[in-house]
Amino acid sequence: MASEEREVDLVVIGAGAVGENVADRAVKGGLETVIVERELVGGECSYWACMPSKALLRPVQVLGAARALPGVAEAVDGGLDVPAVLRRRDAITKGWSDDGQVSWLESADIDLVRGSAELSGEREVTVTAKDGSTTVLRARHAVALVTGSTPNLPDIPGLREAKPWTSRDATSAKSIPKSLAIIGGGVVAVEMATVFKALGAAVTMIARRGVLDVVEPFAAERVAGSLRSQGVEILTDTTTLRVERTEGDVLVETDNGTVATTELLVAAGRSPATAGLGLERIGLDPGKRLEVDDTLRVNGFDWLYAVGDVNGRALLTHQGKYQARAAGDVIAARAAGRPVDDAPWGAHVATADHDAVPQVIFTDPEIAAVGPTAEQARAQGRSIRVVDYDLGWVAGASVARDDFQGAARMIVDEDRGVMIGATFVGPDVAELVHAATTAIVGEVPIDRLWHAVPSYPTVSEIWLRLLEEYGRPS
Ligand SMILES: Cc1cc2nc3c(=O)[nH]c(=O)nc-3n(C[C@H](O)[C@H](O)[C@H](O)COP(=O)(O)OP(=O)(O)OC[C@H]3O[C@@H](n4cnc5c(N)ncnc54)[C@H](O)[C@@H]3O)c2cc1C
Ligand SMILES: NC(=O)c1ccc[n+]([C@@H]2O[C@H](COP(=O)([O-])OP(=O)(O)OC[C@H]3O[C@@H](n4cnc5c(N)ncnc54)[C@H](O)[C@@H]3O)[C@@H](O)[C@H]2O)c1
Repeated sequence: MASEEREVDLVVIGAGAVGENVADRAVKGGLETVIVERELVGGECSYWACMPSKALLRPVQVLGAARALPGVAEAVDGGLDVPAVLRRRDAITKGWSDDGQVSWLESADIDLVRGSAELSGEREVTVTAKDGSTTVLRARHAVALVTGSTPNLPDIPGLREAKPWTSRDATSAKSIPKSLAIIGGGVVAVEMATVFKALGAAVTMIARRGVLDVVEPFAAERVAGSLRSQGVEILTDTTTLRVERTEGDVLVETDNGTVATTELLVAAGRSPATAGLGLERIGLDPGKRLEVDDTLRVNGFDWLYAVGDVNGRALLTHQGKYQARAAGDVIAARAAGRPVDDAPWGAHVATADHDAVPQVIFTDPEIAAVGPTAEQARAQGRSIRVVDYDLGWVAGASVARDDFQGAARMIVDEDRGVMIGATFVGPDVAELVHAATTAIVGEVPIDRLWHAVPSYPTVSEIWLRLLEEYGRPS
């Protein structure tokens, strides 16, 4: 079988959104870079995660908004056109073709090697292509592991044999099953429950604890309440005991009764994709998350980096791409002997991973949050003040839609006089969170925030109301 050997400055394993950005920044910094991909260039986010899931959710939100507005509601007759919704999702995933991304790699001077990569030694990567041929890549400077994460399959008797859906099957579904049960109460579970209920399936969520346990409870409760009001059955504090696929159905036996369902989606979190990478050859434990410093360099190595989902810091595309910008730049700087700016908030570190990670959960209502929740901030020993306000009382909200239901929370660090966290729940709140992220990262004092005037009548006037509620520091 053919075998090729090459020497380059940097080898990036994994061409998801994060790997692409590591490679791009490194090339711009002057490094000859090869990226290795075994599936589609663009990775999970483009074809099976963020993009298709949001393409499926958007029509649900738009229809909800139209129905909430007199004068428009009358113009909407009938429900969603399911085939049209699925076709638009197919267009957004480019029909699962990565031609466009491959062209972009070419335009960015990033060399692509297709195949499955593993570390075969220090600074050495062996790629095995589908036809069995191999390419050995030797890195003069660094190897970046950007392999993403894989869905967890809990150890439940019969589950594996029942061939459950993972998020990939849900986001790429070609038709809507009669019913869908979901194991999990996290982000994938609530987003997919929203989609499949709206597209016509009977949906049951089976959560071993609560729904969205890691966000502010007031926000999680509104999403759970909305799902219930749309007819989603939610079983909380429920353990799945056994699963069996019969001729017609999948039977899910829980300690709270048995659910018979057409398909079963497992949405029980994800683990870093570190297996099969040859990590044992360099003394690392495959299957564990890769511990990195704030420059994304793996602890104990001067040539190995781990960026994005694989390091487990924040399983979000935008945060992975932020890490990628720091990692690509610092790899290039170290290779060229240029100064490294690794002080907190420096150009070569991902400081925001610790304190300012924004996330939007695209349910109806949406949740948008950044920074710790009140409970998390208290657990960190911070002296905080929590400020709550009803989003529906803001003038812009009453214009946006009738009976606008929403809530906002700002968390202020009383010792430092700055905001450290914010959570919004309501229709279209996604766009509110970046203002909070900016204020947190900028450590803008509360008294200065009083001079940031939101336009009237926008929903952003929530900022004025939160500040009034807090009181003007004198
Ligand atoms: C259903 C769902 C919805 C989501 N929605 C959002 C959202 O709305 N917003 C958001 O910010 N995040 C969202 N996420 C999270 C987001 O998808 C991930 O954080 C993001 O994809 C991580 O990017 P990555 O580049 O680190 O990994 P990936 O996108 O997984 O890319 C890793 C790449 O490495 C390749 N690879 C792995 N091992 C090897 C190997 N040995 N050799 C060669 N190639 C290899 C893989 O084929 C893959 O292409 C969602 C996740 C899911 C599951
Ligand atoms: N809009 C977004 O930003 C978005 C959307 C989807 C996914 N994501 C990302 O993708 C990742 C994966 O999403 P997810 O929903 O799978 O994970 P998650 O961590 O949000 O939720 C996991 C759920 O599975 C449950 N669970 C865990 N182990 C279990 C077990 N053994 N048995 C039964 N239940 C179990 C947990 O209690 C929790 O309810 C998340 O980290 C999230 O950040 C982001």
